[in-house]
Amino acid sequence: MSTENDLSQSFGARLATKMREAGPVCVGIDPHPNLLAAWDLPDSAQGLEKFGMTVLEAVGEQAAAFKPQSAFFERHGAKGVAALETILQEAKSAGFLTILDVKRGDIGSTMSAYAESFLTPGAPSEADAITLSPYLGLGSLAPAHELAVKHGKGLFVLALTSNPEGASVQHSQNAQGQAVARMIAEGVAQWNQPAREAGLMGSFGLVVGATIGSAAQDLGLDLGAVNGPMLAPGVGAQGAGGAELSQVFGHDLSLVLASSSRGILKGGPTLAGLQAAFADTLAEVKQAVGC
Ligand SMILES: O=C(O)c1cc(=O)[nH]c(=O)n1[C@@H]1O[C@H](COP(=O)(O)O)[C@@H](O)[C@H]1O
Repeated sequence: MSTENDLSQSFGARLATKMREAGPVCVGIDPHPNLLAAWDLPDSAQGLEKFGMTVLEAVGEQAAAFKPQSAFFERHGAKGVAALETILQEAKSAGFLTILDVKRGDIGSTMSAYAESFLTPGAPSEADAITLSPYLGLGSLAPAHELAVKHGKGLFVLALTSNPEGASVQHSQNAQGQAVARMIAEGVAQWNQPAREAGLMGSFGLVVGATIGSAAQDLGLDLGAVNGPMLAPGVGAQGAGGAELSQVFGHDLSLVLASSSRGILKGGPTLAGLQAAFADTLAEVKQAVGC
């Protein structure tokens, strides 16, 4: 179904509603081999599927979104990808939002095929949104943007990533002194113009790590002007918490979708353990965001 002209049904609007209702926490589904072992699951496609299904069952409606990390499924080839597809389909039928973490980015003609793989309704790996890398030029992502608009899907573009190495590229400046990350933020802000005019949160967000300190302010990024969700990984296992979120996002905390994987997953394998770890993360994030 095309939602091109119905922005109120688009990913951004649906995510904004979930963030208000449930609180702004995204749960990463990252089945690391050591977590599978700790959960007494085999490092196999069946183990991955059980892992993902357990996370969905434990946290369910309480999360704003789930973010499966494709890499851990691709490790197991076609069977691992089939497990990922099962988890995505289960989340969809339960009405949970999914952000598939695939970090794709390629020349336009190829980008179009990647976008179709994940954003076409009915595709085996359909998700509500995907993560994208803009380092072949933000313009190379245009086919994904067009398809996302057509189907009411979302995109999260890497702007200031949580890893320390990201700065060497993302903080680089052009001849006018504008940082790469700032140019990306301004481009994504343009994608959200129709939603801004409609008074809605846009479907096109940035990835801004919760570990980056004052980088967004130092580089002159106007995150509020992007008017899209700010996916903030780095909460939990990478050391960030409420104080770091406040420092990174300042006045723009209302757009933050904090993401934690291992910090929550270490609570498993029991449903109660996962729920307790999720509740701790949610409480800390809510306090920082003030909701
Ligand atoms: O796009 C991402 O989600 C992402 C971007 C980034 O800058 N840093 C980052 O850690 N991530 C992803 O977020 C997840 C973090 O996992 P934990 O460190 O276990 O919470 C991993 O799947 C990463 O690939």
